[in-house]
Amino acid sequence: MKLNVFPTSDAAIQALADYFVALAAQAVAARGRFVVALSGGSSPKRLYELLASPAYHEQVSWEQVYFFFGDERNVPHTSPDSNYLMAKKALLDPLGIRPNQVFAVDTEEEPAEAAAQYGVAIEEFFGERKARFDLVLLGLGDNAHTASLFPHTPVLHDKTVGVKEVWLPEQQVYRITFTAPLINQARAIAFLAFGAGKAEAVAQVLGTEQNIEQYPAQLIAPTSGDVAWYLDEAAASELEQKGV
Ligand SMILES: O=C1O[C@H](COP(=O)(O)O)[C@@H](O)[C@H](O)[C@H]1O
Repeated sequence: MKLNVFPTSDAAIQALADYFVALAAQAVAARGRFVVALSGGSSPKRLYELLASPAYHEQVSWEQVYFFFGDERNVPHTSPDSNYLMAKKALLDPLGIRPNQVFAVDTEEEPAEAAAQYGVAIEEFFGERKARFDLVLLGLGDNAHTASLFPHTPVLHDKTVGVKEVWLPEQQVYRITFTAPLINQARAIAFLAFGAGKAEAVAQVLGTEQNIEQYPAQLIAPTSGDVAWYLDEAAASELEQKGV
């Protein structure tokens, strides 16, 4: 695990954008494409806007990048809560990414069916090859969830490499999420979290004994890939007292 702490959120985002560029170049050189799973939530929008800015236009072979979503809200693609809509506006449309490079969850379906279909779409995309994303981007909720692996939900114990629906009783909503085994097959996984509001969750995930029921982000431990955290000082501020 590589822990990267930056003085500001801008610096953390910039470093993660540069990591994206480096991984994309390696993947395209090795396999002719770069397959990434995007995250939703409050953190990634600024990363996507930066990647879509002119400074990055020439740095990535965008026509060789394929986009999936590590999790999705069970809402229409037109909803302000949709991870797809956020990525479309901040990243995909500004870069002119073609529709055949983007794999969105079909939220018109019932959640279980949407999850099953998305799992099949991933299997079909990788074909004979193992479903190994070149990069899975992740955020961290202040309750230590990541993707839509929420505390005390059955999906935390799901050993299948796939996609599942998750019922969140407190919010009375469904979400769709990659399972932890699918995330952990990735070649690289990067967490992005910034702001003091994330400090406690970061310290719980990285600095306390394993308790995946309470801190689901602790499930993220790639089998043979790399995991890197991109934090600002505020998000990292409680790590020292945990001895990290
Ligand atoms: O990985 C992810 O993390 C976030 C945490 O979101 P935040 O809004 O609390 O920063 C999660 O909800 C999101 O959907 C996911 O992709």
